[in-house]
Amino acid sequence: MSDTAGGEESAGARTAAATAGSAPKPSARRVMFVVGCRPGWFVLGALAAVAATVGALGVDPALPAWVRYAPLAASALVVGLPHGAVDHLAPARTAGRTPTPRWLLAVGIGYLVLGGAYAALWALAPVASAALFVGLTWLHWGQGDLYALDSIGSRHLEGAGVRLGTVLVRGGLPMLVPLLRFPDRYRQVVDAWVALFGRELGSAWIFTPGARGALGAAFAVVTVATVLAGRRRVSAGDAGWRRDAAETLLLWVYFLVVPPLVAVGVYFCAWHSLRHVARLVEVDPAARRAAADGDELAALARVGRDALPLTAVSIALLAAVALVAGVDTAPATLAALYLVFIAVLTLPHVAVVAWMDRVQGAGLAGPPS
Ligand SMILES: CC1=C(/C=C/C(C)=C/C=C/C(C)=C/C=C/C=C(C)/C=C/C=C(C)/C=C/C2=C(C)CCCC2(C)C)C(C)(C)CCC1
Ligand SMILES: [Fe+2]
Repeated sequence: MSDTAGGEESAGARTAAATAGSAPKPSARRVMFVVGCRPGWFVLGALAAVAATVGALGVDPALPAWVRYAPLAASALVVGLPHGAVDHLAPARTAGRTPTPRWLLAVGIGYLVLGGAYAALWALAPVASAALFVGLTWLHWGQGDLYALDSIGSRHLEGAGVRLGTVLVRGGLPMLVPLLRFPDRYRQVVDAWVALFGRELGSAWIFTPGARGALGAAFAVVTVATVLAGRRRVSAGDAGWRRDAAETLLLWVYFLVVPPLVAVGVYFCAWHSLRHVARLVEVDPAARRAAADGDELAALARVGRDALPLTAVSIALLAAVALVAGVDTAPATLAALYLVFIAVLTLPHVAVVAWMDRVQGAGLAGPPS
């Protein structure tokens, strides 16, 4: 069988579409808007508005546990876990190839080696592994947003400095801002990860008011500097820059007002994962054609079909780990186990996405000329 998918464009053609300097194809832009961005703006915007109103009224609703854990639980089935479950097909497609058994084996070995090494690190050094998880997520979610901004045609992100700043800011919003406002809840979540391995976080300096104040001030400065650096590269009123600035403001407010478990769980599904799904549509010829014909639902169904087998395998793996480890069934423990499991998948997932960036000349791998 030929290694090249019929009717596919060259990887180079998509490379051009993926970078900020060149105009992305209208269909790619539309998919990123319709599938990747609009649902996230709506859902996070609505949640932020509700949480801000409740806060302004001086009410502090004690959310029942099932509400707090619901978004995270839903992410195992809806978009969250599935967004990585196409990793076995995405590299070949990004290179303009049909995923053959050799491609699948290469990805499988990558998952085994990187995931296995990180799982071993969790057992040996859980506190360092937890810090690495937050750091990796910071990078990965930042790169995901940079890709999305590029693919909706932003022109203010040309230049290594503003690109690096964008990755730092967009990744730091979900990883750092919840710590500034909700240190105790942040700490409970991370504590639960390391408790799975019989360890404690101890008196981590990062949760002290002084450290949070300094980190918050530094992050606010980086945010403003990055937004202004982008502004200098385009004319006044540039739509792409205004959208970026508005998203940044929305995310700052969202992570300051919505309690962290709900905020991160909803963001994971409705923001990061949907943006990656839009990217997956673009690299799959059949899904791309459906989307170009205006049938986004068919395109999504195709990605869903591709994601189904390995989502099921991953859930079965997670259930097996829970049974073998004999963890208790308290929601906090189950959530911790799920997040540590995701952490182990995150390292190879980040490697796959970094590889896609390299092939497409996107992300930090290739500032547009
Ligand atoms: C391909 C393949 C597969 C599959 C895969 C998958 C399925 C993947 C996925 C992936 C994924 C799915 C990824 C994800 C990611 C995620 C993340 C990265 C997250 C993070 C998060 C965090 C980090 C958070 C945290 C927190 C909270 C939650 C609250 C509080 C605050 C804080 C911030 C702490 C398997 C293995 C079967 C086989 C081989 C091949
Ligand atoms: Fe991802």
